Amino acid sequence: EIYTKRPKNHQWKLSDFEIGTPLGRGKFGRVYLAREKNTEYMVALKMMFKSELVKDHMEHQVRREIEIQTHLSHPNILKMLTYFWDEKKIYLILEFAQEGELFKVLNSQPRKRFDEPTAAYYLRQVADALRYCHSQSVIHRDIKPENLLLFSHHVIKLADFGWSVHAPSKCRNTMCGTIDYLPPEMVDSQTYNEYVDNWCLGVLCYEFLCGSPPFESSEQAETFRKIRAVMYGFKPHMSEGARTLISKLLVKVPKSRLPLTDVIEHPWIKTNSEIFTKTKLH
Ligand SMILES: CC(C)NC(=O)[C@H]1CCC[C@H]1Nc1nc(Nc2ccc(C(=O)N(C)C3CCN(C)CC3)cc2)ncc1C(F)(F)F
Repeated sequence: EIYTKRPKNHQWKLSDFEIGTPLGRGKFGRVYLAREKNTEYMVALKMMFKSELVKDHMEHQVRREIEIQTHLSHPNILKMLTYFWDEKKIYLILEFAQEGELFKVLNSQPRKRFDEPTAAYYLRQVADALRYCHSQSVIHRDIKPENLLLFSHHVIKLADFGWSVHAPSKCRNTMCGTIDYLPPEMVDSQTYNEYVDNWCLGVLCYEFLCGSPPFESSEQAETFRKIRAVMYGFKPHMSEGARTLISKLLVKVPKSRLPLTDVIEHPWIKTNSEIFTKTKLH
């Protein structure tokens, strides 16, 4: 999109873009709405201070995020259009998600949760993105509403590959953000494989339907205890289909978790995605 009207080997620079309103702050950078001057294409411009990255030893993570996101191409994965740097900063040009951050959309729902057709329609897209990641030997490792962006026509895209690794991998003891999504094998910091993402999908489905994750507790130690014991309860409003799907993903033995292809084909997903398409996507 932004490459039309530019020579093939065009060296992108900040002055190729008009910078607009701030969209918010990411983990280690500020994000602005921006417009590419020749095509008037709207993009998200993420800028990071090199000094901050070096101070927080994050440069390898940003390098991996760039490496992975420039090589993955899927309708439900946020695209990095280009990147460049100057003496002080690194700039990432990313797709602009018109509807914003999914965790904010979830929180703005009247009952802080999605109905089952919406949850199924969103979950299927995340499962499809993960299936593609795994086919490229990439484990995301950090699936949660904060890392999902909502585009027009209810398109969901997976973002923030700063924590993703190539399968299989040794667990890093540094954790950032919520612990609610950690699978048992990562709580016990054993080696793990791509099945960690299947577990996170179960946690995500639960949070979409209930507004909070299944193992949430006031104490971190209590959360870890519940995760290790796979101890959680369903809420009364959850349908049988939703409960079955979640119970097949929140399984302690990684290889016994429902494969992503079976998630996508699951009756609860198919039925509710179709209801969503018919009722909300006309
Ligand atoms: C996945 C990753 C972990 N998350 C992020 O990077 C975050 C960090 C900051 C923003 C977001 N990054 C992105 N955000 C968008 N779109 C967007 C965001 C926020 C709003 C919004 O609600 N307002 C402007 C509201 C409008 C109403 N006012 C009152 C408050 C701000 C609307 C659209 N597109 C692409 C990106 C990306 F990812 F490419 F950079």
